[in-house]
Amino acid sequence: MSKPESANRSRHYKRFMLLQGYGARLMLGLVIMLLTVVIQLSYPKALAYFIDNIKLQQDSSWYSTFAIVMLLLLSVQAVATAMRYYCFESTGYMIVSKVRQQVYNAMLSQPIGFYDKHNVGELTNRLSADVEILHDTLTMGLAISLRAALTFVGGVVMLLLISPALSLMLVFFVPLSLYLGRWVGRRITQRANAMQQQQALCGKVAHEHFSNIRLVHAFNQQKTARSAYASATDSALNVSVACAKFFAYFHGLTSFLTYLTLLVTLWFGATLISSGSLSIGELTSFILYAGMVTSAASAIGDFWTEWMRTIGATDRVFDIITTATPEEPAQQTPLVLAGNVSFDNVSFAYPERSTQRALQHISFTVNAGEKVALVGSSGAGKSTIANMILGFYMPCEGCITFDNITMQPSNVKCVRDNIAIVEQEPSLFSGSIYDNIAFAVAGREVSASEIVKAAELANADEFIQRFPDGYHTVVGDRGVQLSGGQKQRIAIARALLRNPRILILDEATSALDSASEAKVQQALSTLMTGRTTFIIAHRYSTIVEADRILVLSDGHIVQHGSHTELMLQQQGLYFRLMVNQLAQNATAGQRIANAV
Ligand SMILES: Nc1ncnc2c1ncn2[C@@H]1O[C@H](COP(=O)(O)OP(=O)(O)OP(=O)(O)O)[C@@H](O)[C@H]1O
Repeated sequence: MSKPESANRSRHYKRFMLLQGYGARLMLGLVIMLLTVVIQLSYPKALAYFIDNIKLQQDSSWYSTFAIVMLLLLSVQAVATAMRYYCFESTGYMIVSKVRQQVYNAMLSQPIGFYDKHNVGELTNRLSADVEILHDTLTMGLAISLRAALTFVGGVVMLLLISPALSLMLVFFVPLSLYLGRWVGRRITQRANAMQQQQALCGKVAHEHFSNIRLVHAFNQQKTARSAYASATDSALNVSVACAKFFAYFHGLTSFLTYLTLLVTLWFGATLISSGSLSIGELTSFILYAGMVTSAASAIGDFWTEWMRTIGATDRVFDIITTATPEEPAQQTPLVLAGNVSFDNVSFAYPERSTQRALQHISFTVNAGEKVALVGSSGAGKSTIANMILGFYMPCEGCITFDNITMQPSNVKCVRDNIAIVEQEPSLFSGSIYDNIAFAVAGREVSASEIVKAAELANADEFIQRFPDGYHTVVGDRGVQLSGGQKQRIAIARALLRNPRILILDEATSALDSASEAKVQQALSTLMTGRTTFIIAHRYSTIVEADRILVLSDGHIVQHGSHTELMLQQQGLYFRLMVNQLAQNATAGQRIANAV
């Protein structure tokens, strides 16, 4: 078997494997389906029998008996159809739900680098639209085509029994329909792929604008947003219309073939009736069976095209599932760290910019409980060091150790259990304040008193209590209903509840009013007490209070020491940065004084 052929087989196989675990339901559906096919196949035969006996039967009660038997059959078929539909349709929904969970879990377990590469809007689109398509084909589509296959086989047998000569007529048309279905199916896969890609692009554009909606309004960029989305939807439309055109030709051709088959059958059947080798009832039933067989053949063809469309559309979904690299093995023993952190000759380049190193030969050791400020100009590598401590990325060279334990993909989760982060722009979920604080310890039961205590220590309790709904106040999308200072104090409360050994603070650059800033600073001091703290520091006051300062430039540590030590090195970067900052502060102070 050639490589592409075996890869193709595995693509089919992977989709079929999704049916695993639903055997009983599907079996029941199949048995019921068999019953409906048998009933369906019996109609034309019964009709032929009825037509050919109309004149022979003088007793009118025979007609009534016939009608009652047919009515019974119809009722059984109706019930069986409903049951069959339920079995397959509900299984389809179950599979979609299972796959959605698998994809979601796979996305969650992807390394952070995955999100540098993929847009969130595109990913959520995959999660909804791409997965949904499985529902249409994997169960219902499969069931319909199985039914079609059974009807096809049963119909052909009946045709041969009625008239082998007339059946020969069909031999030419049916394989043609089947071949056509397969031929189109192959071509449709590529078009379906392109269609899904364009749709994902629309999701990406919409997500980007909605997640930055304030910026869009503030810069009056609604028109730009509208035209970006219109251009994305137009491209998607063009691809979809091209695909629809292809489908249209295909459907037109198959419909022509179906009616041509019936026409030829009718013509040849009439000649057989004239020669006395076929009855009118038999020709009627033959035409009905021929109709069944040809529409079953085209249903199989339809399914094949749909199936290929599904394969194309779900390739990316399966890529995500199969490329998910679990960050940790199933069994993990908790790691209780003292808080010593050491970088040993660490070099790192982001996967998306592999030729440019963001960190180069970084070495330092921080003892448990030490407070270290990371200082440097923009792009120097401060956040990258924080990312590495959190294990978002692994070093390209060198190693990072925690209490002499080297961080590896296998223990990264255990290490993280000892770390908390307070971001520059704290990330909050749209739920309540309570839920946002409790998020820190989502794996364990947390009491209300623990939440309140954390909020009190973070200077957040007093403003939370003033809200009508207190701790159950909903904060809005990403905390939009809170002020910057309030968001920060909630983030601090969250970190306090986690009670980490190692703390990463990305100091807010936006100026809070002095009352808020004092409260946030007080909360931060409480949080830092006794913990190893890395501060991506921007404020002079924070920097001077650090036990140690690491000065970064262009991915290197160019200086390190206490504030006093570094200020003595007047040729150094630190001195220049401090002088600049103090000069800025003085200018700002002067402006305020002048204004007063
Ligand atoms: N996800 C990423 N993918 C590729 N390159 C990145 C990524 N994040 C940061 N970089 C690059 O890595 C370098 C260091 O960035 P980093 O964010 O660590 O700087 P920083 O010192 O924290 O800057 P700032 O003070 O402006 O936040 C920069 O050149 C930046 O462009």
